[in-house]
Amino acid sequence: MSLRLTGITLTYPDGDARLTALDRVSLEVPGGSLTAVVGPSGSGKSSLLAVAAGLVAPDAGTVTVDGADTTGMTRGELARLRRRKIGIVFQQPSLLPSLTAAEQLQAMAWIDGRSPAGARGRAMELLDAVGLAAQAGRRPHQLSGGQRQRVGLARALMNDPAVLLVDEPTSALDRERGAAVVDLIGRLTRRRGTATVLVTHDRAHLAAADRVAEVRDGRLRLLTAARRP
Ligand SMILES: Nc1ncnc2c1ncn2[C@@H]1O[C@H](COP(=O)(O)OP(=O)(O)OP(=O)(O)O)[C@@H](O)[C@H]1O
Repeated sequence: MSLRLTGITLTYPDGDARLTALDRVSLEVPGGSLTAVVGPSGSGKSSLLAVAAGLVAPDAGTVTVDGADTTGMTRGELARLRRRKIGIVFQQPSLLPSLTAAEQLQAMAWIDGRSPAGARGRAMELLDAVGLAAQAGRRPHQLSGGQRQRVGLARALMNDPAVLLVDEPTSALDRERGAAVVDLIGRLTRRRGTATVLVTHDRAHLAAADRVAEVRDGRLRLLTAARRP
């Protein structure tokens, strides 16, 4: 399990010109490791995650997910790759209001064409892994912000992804809850062997990372490896 970005350049239309959001970015994330990505607002962090997720096609460069080169894949193939191989955690977990925590996870199996009932055991196992076994029957309004974010994390892991992409997961949380979520992402990354990229603005989160990369003006460079907790 790994994620490899090689020579990624991404531009957006900008009037008559093009704005370079990513400039020849290369990054390799081995399975079981967490790379934190930091950088100023507008530097290209979200663009990097969007390219890694196959949501945006780069102008140049290749993305390899779990050994599969995504260049030239059709939209359908990319959608299947995202469902099966990539877990994405957004700033807000956007849970469905009428579903319980367990059902939010089971819905992922249903979207992938599998039986939600058969996925019940796996959903419970993952909720247990994020410390929410006792809350499996609760709906989003009956959960705290940190608990909702942990449901979002468990949901992203439901299809056992090779790659986990996490965008500012703690922006809605206080410091202590935010640190707990990032710490949990680090532990699940190692236990499940996912190649994890975590975009964060909070330097306190870097302690959970194996490596830290900084994006500035679309260029990425690796900073000194952070201390392991
Ligand atoms: N769809 C788009 N069309 C045109 N320009 C865009 C688009 N999306 C992003 N940009 C520009 O690309 C650059 C990189 O944006 P990106 O969202 O990747 O930065 P970021 O580091 O994630 O910022 P933030 O920390 O504020 O979320 C910025 O200059 C932004 O204005």
